[in-house]
Amino acid sequence: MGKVLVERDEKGIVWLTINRMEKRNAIDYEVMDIFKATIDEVAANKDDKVLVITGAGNRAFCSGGDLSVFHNLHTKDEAYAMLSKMGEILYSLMTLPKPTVALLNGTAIGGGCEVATACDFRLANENVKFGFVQGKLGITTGWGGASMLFEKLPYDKAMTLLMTAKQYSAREGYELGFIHKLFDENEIREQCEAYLAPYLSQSTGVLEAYKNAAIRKWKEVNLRERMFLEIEQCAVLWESDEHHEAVKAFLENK
Ligand SMILES: CC[C@@H](C(=O)O)C(=O)SCCNC(=O)CCNC(=O)[C@H](O)C(C)(C)COP(=O)(O)OP(=O)(O)OC[C@H]1O[C@@H](n2cnc3c(N)ncnc32)[C@H](O)[C@@H]1OP(=O)(O)O
Repeated sequence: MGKVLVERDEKGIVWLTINRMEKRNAIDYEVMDIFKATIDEVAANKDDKVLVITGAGNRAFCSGGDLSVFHNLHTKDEAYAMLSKMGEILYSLMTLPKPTVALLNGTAIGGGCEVATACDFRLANENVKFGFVQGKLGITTGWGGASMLFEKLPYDKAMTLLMTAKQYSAREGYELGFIHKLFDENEIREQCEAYLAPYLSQSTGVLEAYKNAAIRKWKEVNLRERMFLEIEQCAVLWESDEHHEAVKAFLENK
């Protein structure tokens, strides 16, 4: 089995499942490459109507960047190369002209929350937690997540999620407007399909036209440029001792 599973169903849903349960579905370079290829395919394929991103198992949606790989990146420039690679992919995900869903089967942490933010809808198992915990690692959102979040949530709510670096319950996420629907933990894939049924009843042309209306606004407010400035700031913090010591502590505590 690969690190990412991509399946298409007859209704037009493309399911992208990060399949690295042993690392809580962390994202490494290979996962990034499959994200990119899948987003490009969904954009081009007329039969694909909705992209759903989820994680294997029920422990984690995605634990962010693979710290066991990325702790080898020391300098600002080394960090920027990795961060901007995923930033470009998340910009393509945010501006994919079709509806996108983050199906939070389990915990979403760090970059996992940035992936979720890039999607149009965040649907969650009611028992999961999520958190933009980057501050606890001495860094900020390194994949452009804050700039995307400011487009999706009111300013004060986005600031709370980012600046507290805390983990929140799915219910709190629902009340903040980050999560759009809570599912009971059994058969969340089926519950997701039922949620998507009214969207899938529309033609691809209609879905694309509405999404393009949102994309035009994001281009107008220079979302891409803002994401890359944010990524540069994270790369500066990445170089700090605070960040390297926090990652070392996480990896050694295991
Ligand atoms: C790099 C980009 C940056 C960004 O732009 O945002 C980031 O994403 S920084 C990364 C932020 N992520 C984290 O800090 C997550 C760290 N992980 C956790 O806090 C927890 O693992 C969890 C996600 C809350 C799950 O907890 P739990 O279910 O109790 O599992 P364990 O902690 O025991 O982990 C099991 C296993 O998985 C490994 N693991 C978990 N997360 C990562 C990760 N992000 N990268 C690499 N490996 C990860 C963990 O080390 C354990 O391994 P073993 O000890 O070998 O079993």
